[in-house]
Amino acid sequence: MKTIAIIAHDGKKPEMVQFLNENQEILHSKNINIIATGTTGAKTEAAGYKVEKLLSGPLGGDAQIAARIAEGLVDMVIFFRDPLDKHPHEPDIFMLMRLCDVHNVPLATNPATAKLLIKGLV
Ligand SMILES: O=C(CO)COP(=O)(O)O
Repeated sequence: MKTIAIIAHDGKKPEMVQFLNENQEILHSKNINIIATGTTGAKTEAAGYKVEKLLSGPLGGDAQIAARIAEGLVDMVIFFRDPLDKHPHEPDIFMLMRLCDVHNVPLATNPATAKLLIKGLV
């Protein structure tokens, strides 16, 4: 069982939904457990996935996922960040990305990279 964390900033949520729709075969066919920040999780659920929803990002969702990464409970992170917007919880976002590097967890921050990464699951 592989756990994938899915996160998208508001400006990138449509791209995340598109990514989930385009990659259903891989993401549904594998033994994959999906966790997500609150609003991203709700959209992931609406796209037909079973998902564990954590808090919304600005309320601590990124920090919750970061903690799971630190505990060795996450195998891959797909985080469509919006580089053109400001985020009040930027420290949490950097913490999450830093912990991916600390613990050598694959991190995709855009659809092109995410597409390549999930091919590694096949
Ligand atoms: O803010 C986020 C990531 O930093 C995402 O949070 P939501 O999925 O709750 O919108």
